[in-house]
Amino acid sequence: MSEKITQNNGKLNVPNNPVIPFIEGDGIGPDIWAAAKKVFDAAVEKAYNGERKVEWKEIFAGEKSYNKTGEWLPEATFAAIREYLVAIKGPLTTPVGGGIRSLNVSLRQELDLYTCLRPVRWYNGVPSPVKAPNEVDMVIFRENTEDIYAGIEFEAKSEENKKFQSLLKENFPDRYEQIRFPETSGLGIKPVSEEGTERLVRGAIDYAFEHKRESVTLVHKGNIMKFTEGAFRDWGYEVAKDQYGAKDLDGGPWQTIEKDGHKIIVKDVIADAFLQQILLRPTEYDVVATMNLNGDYVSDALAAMVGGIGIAPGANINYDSGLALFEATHGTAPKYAGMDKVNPGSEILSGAMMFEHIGWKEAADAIVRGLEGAIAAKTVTYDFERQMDDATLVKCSEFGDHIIKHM
Ligand SMILES: NC(=O)C1=CN([C@@H]2O[C@H](COP(=O)(O)OP(=O)(O)OC[C@H]3O[C@@H](n4cnc5c(N)ncnc54)[C@H](OP(=O)(O)O)[C@@H]3O)[C@@H](O)[C@H]2O)C=CC1
Ligand SMILES: O=C(O)CCC(=O)C(=O)O
Ligand SMILES: [Mg+2]
Repeated sequence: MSEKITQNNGKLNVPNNPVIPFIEGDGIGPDIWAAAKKVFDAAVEKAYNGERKVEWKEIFAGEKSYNKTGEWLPEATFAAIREYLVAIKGPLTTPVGGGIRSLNVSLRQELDLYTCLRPVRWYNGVPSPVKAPNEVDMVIFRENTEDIYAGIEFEAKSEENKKFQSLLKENFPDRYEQIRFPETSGLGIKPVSEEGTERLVRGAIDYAFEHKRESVTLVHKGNIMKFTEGAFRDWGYEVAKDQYGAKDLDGGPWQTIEKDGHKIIVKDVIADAFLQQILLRPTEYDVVATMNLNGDYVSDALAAMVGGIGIAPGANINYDSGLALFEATHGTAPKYAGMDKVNPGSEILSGAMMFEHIGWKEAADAIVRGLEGAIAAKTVTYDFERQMDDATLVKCSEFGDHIIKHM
C-alpha cells in the first residue's frame, strides 16, 4: 500500500511504497522524464528486490498544465508538494522579457525552498573542456528566494516606473542622481536579508560537517554591492562565529570551525575572481554558498567544466519544513523537444540525489554505477558523443536503458 513521506522532529519517515509527485516539464521534459522514470524504477527494484517501490503521482505545471486546466501553475500542484514533501520535476519554460514569470522561481518562492543545492563532480570518461576535470568537486548552495529573483522590477517608461522614480527623487535625491538615463531606465530591486543569508549559510556549514568537506566559501560581489552582496558576506561570517564558534584564521576574515574533530575553513571570494579561479585552481573550492543570481551563473559554469548541463543535477530544499523538489540544472532546450535526443543525465542524477535524501542510498548508488558504466562503455547521447573519440551515439531513451544495463 502506498503511503506519504512525513517528517517528525526534522527526521524523514519514508515508507516502503512512498507516493512521489512529479512534474514532467516542458520542451525536452517528457523525453528526459520517460528515460529517468524507467531508470528510477529499475534502480529501486535492483536495490531492494521488490521490497520497496515508488508510486509516481503526476502533478501539473507549465504548458501541459495550461492545456489541461488553463492555469500555468495550479494551486493543486503546490498542495501536492506540501502534502507529499518530496517531489521531482522536469524543466519549465520561461519566456524572456514580458509574459509569464518563471514558474520555477514561483515554485521555489511559494514553497520557500530557500536552498538550491547543486553538487558538481566529474564522472570518469565524461568529455570536458578543462585539463583536470577530476579536480572539480564542489557543492553549490544557491540562495533560492531572494536577490533580483524577487522580481521587483519597473519597466522603463511605464507609469509605475515614473511613480517609483519620483519617490526616489523626493526621498533619496543623491541616489536618484546616480541614474544616468532616468527617462529610459528600467529599474530592479535586489533584496538580500540577514535571515535569508543565515539559513542558507547554516545549511552550507551543516552540509560541510555532515559530508566531511574542507571549506565553505561565500561568493559575492560585495566590493560593488555593499549592502546586499557585502552584507551577505558579513552575515555569513557572523553565522559561523555566533552559531558555530568559528575562530579567526590568521587574524581574519577567514575563519575555522572545529566540530567532533573535523575542521572546516569558512572563507570568501569576490565572484569574478571566483569564476577565473575555478578554472585555474578548482581544488581550492569545496562547498560554496552564494546568492541567487551568482548561483545561477556559477552552477552552469561549473557544470560545463565537468561535461555540461546535460548531467548537472539539483534540488530545491527547505531544511526546516523538509520540503524538497528535485530538478535538473538545465532548461527546456526547446530545439530538441520531442526528438528523444538529449542527455537525461541531469534528471537521472537529480533522482539519485532524491533517493539519497530519503535514505535509499542503495538505489542512488545503483543509478550512479549504471551511469558510470554507460559512460565507460561510450554509449552516450549527442552532447558527449560529439566530444568523445570512438563513442556510440545513442538516443535519450537508449542512454537510460544503458544505465539500467550497467547497474
Ligand atoms: N529549472 C528550469 O526549469 C530551467 C528552465 N529554463 C528555461 O528553459 C528554457 C530554455 O533555456 P535555455 O537558455 O535555452 O537553456 P537550456 O538549458 O534549456 O539549453 C541550453 C543548451 O544547453 C544544452 N542542454 C540543455 N539541456 C541539455 C540536456 N539535457 N542534454 C544535453 N544538452 C543540454 C543544449 O546545448 P547545445 O545547443 O550545445 O546542444 C541547449 O541548447 C527557457 O525558457 C528558460 O527560462 C532554464 C534553466 C532552468
Ligand atoms: O526559471 C527559469 O526559467 C530559469 C531558472 C534557472 O536558470 C535555474 O534554475 O538555473
Ligand atoms: Mg540556470
